[in-house]
Amino acid sequence: MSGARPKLEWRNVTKRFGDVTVLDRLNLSVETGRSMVIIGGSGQGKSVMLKLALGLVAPDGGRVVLDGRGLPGFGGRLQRRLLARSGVLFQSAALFDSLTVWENVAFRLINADGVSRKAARIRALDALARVRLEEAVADVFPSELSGGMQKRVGLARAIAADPEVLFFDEPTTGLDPVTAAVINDLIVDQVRRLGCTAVSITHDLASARRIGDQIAMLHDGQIVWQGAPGELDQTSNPHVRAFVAG
Ligand SMILES: Nc1ncnc2c1ncn2[C@@H]1O[C@H](COP(=O)(O)OP(=O)(O)OP(=O)(O)O)[C@@H](O)[C@H]1O
Repeated sequence: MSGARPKLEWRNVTKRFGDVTVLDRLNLSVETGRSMVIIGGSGQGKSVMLKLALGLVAPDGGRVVLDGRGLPGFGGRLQRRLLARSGVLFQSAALFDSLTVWENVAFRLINADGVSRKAARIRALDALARVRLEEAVADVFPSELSGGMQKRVGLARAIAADPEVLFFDEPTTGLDPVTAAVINDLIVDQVRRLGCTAVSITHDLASARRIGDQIAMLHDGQIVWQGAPGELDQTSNPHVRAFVAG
C-alpha cells in the first residue's frame, strides 16, 4: 500500500571515515510501500547509506529512523528485529557455496526463525517459483548456476520471509542487459506483490528507471535531487544531467 507515512528515514545523518566526511547531514525519507532508488557516482557513499540503514555501521551524527523509531546501532536485540523485518539482495548474491539452492533460500527461516526444515523447504520452493526458477534448481549448488540465476536465488532468499523492507545493492551489476531486465522486472513484481518498501542503490540508470517510484541523487554527502523517474530527463540539476549524460 502506498501512503505518505515514512517507513525509513535518514535524518541529518553524518558519516565520517577518518578525516573524510562521506555523508554530511544527509536527509532522505522513503514512504511506506514505495520504491526508492539512490543513484550517484562511484565512492559517493551509496553503500554507506545502505549499511547505515541495515545497522551495519553507526552514524557519527543524526540517525536512521524506521517506523518513526531510531535504529539502535550494532548487535542489539532491536537491530536483530530490524534485520528480521528486512530482506537484502547483495551485489554478489552472496550465496553459501556449501549449501544447496533451497538451503540458501531457507537459511534465515531455519536458522533465525526456527522454521522446521520441511516447512522451510516448502517456503523456499514457493520463493523460487516466484522468481521463476524451477523446482529442479532447488537441489543443486549455487556454483552450478549462471550469474543471472544466482541473482534470482538471492532475490528468492530476500523475499522468502515476507519482509517489510527490501534492500537491493547494485542488483544488475555484472549482468548482461537482457538478464538485467529480467531481474529488474522480478524486483518490481515482488515489491508489488509483497507491498513492501524498497530501497535500492545502483549505478545503472536503466535499472533505476525501471524499479524506482522515486529516485534520489547522492552527491558530495547530500541528496542533491529527488524526483520520479520521468523527471530525470527534465531536470536542470547539473549533477543529474551529468549522470544521465553518462
Ligand atoms: N569501512 C570503511 N573505512 C574507510 N572508508 C570507507 C569505509 N567504507 C566506505 N568508505 C569510504 O566511503 C566512501 C563511500 O563509499 P561507498 O562504498 O559507500 O561508495 P558508493 O557510492 O557505494 O560507491 P560504488 O558505487 O563505487 O560502490 C568511499 O570513499 C569509501 O572509500
